[in-house]
Amino acid sequence: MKADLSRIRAVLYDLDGTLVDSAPDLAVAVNRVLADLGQQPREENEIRRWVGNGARRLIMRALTGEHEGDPGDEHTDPALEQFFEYYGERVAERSRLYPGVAEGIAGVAELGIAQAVVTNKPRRFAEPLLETLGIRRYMATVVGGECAPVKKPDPAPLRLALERLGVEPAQALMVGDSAVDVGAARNTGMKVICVPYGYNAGNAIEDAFPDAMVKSLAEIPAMLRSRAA
Ligand SMILES: O=C(O)COP(=O)(O)O
Ligand SMILES: [Mg+2]
Repeated sequence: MKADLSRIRAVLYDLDGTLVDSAPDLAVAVNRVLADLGQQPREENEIRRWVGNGARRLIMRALTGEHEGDPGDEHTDPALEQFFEYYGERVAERSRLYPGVAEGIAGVAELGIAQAVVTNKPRRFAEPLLETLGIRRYMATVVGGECAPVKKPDPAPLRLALERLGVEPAQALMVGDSAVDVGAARNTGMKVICVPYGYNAGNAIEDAFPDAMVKSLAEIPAMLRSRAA
């Protein structure tokens, strides 16, 4: 699939499911919360489908077993606090960069194109995760789920990142794994490329109609390089 990337000056990346397979550490923390509450653990693959709308939604889904479930604030609030504590203890123990990520990001940096992360994950977890996995230094800024008034798919977090980079939406590319990222990019007026291996609630990402798909981020530098051609 082709996309016109002729004017790209900045690339914004989603984190969970795009740069990092973070589900193993998320699953450990979620299951510790459930164990404290006397609930059965959830399969890692089930938890994987619940990631992408921020930590609060993840916990609401884990407590109810339903994607749109809401156990009520009186149950969600304390469970979320406990989740933050557990996840903060082991944010990068089992989480790994997906194949091609390190190569792709280094290649984009070589082209002199600005890079940033825009995630619905709280920034205090995103920062050490990126640092431990060795890619924080490539990112001009990291926008977390609480850094803008509203999370993706709202355009606010993407706009905040672009403001910090001094780049217009028409000159920026979003790279993500989910319909949330495609929606956020569309709402901001940005092009969006997706990877097929991420979390997207268990759905095929093609159904969200990104401008292009890549098997891995290693393909991106060549796509941007040909932009001048
Ligand atoms: O839901 C999360 O906490 C992380 O989501 P992300 O895919 O925006 O990084
Ligand atoms: Mg994601």
